[in-house]
Amino acid sequence: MRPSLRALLASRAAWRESFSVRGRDVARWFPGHMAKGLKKMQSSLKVVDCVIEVHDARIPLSGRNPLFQETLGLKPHLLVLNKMDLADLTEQQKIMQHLEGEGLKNVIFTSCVKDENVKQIIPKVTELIGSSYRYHRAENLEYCIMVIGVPNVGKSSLINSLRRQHLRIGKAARVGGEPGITRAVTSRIQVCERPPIFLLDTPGVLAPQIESVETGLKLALCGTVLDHLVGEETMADYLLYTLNQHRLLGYVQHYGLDTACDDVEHVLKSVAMKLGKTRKVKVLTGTGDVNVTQPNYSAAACDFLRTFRSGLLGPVMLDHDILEGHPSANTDP
Ligand SMILES: Nc1nc2c(ncn2[C@@H]2O[C@H](COP(=O)(O)OP(=O)(O)OP(=O)(O)O)[C@@H](O)[C@H]2O)c(=O)[nH]1
Repeated sequence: MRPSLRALLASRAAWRESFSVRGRDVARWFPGHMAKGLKKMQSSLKVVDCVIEVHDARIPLSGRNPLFQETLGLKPHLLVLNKMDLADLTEQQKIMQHLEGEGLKNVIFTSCVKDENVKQIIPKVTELIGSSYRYHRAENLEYCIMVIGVPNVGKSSLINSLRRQHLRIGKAARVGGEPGITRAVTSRIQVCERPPIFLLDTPGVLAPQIESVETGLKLALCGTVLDHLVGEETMADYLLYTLNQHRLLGYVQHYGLDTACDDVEHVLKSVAMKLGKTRKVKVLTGTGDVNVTQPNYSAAACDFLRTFRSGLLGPVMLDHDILEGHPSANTDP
């Protein structure tokens, strides 16, 4: 019999109040090699009428690259919060108010896998361009839009989705589950005929410095950095902490665990055993070598992350702490 949520909650002693990372070598998680991409984007700006910044809807209030505003900030700007199919948007109104407070008035939530809300983008962009001065480009009836954002948020997917919606044709931009698929600013890709709109896809660019350890972990959970740079087990621990904090206990049923638990070693061990992700190791005892079955923690951590990212553990809002006005105390990177 599956344990009820009430039983799960009652069975818990205490959840962790905060999350700490051993070692904290956050600089290593986010190598500062992305300035070149930003320079290239800047040099293409003169032909650009509007910038669409794509970000992950699970972290609407953190992890955006502040350099975008500094270097590309003069153009009309639309923030597209993508992957809304994976995000808990119960507090969407509060999120919008928060963003408006930061000066971000033009925001659209989308899902490119479901083509949800993508149709709102072209009318919004046309309106923004119409109300701005197109320096040197007043006579040109074609619009050029640059799509920017941190890695793996769905920039290329958005371009493909726009083409499906407006031109009824398929892929033009390469999409992938890992960060760093788009390597350079692409040549113009048409997404609409009336008005003629062309997009420039760009490589994902992370901020050179991450504002806090927790922001780094949120970005990592959303797949914006390669997992091995942060460490799958560290990420699995942060995921477990977050799910428990928000009482998102779907992982217990998904993996058939006895109860919710905040101890990552215990959870990963159970996951590994349930999935048969084990390995045999030789242990030297007084009577000679003995083969012992040990859980493969790393494989279990990878499965936990994959399951979370595919949405099987339910929609999440990783920026709850900011929405509630108490971002993590763990703020020094
Ligand atoms: N669930 C979900 N997945 C999405 C959505 N949009 C994109 N993806 C997935 O996210 C991953 C990254 O998508 P891309 O379009 O390659 O992202 P990108 O921002 O262009 O990535 P870089 O080239 O690394 O900067 C792919 O596995 C996509 O299938 C969405 O709306 N929902």
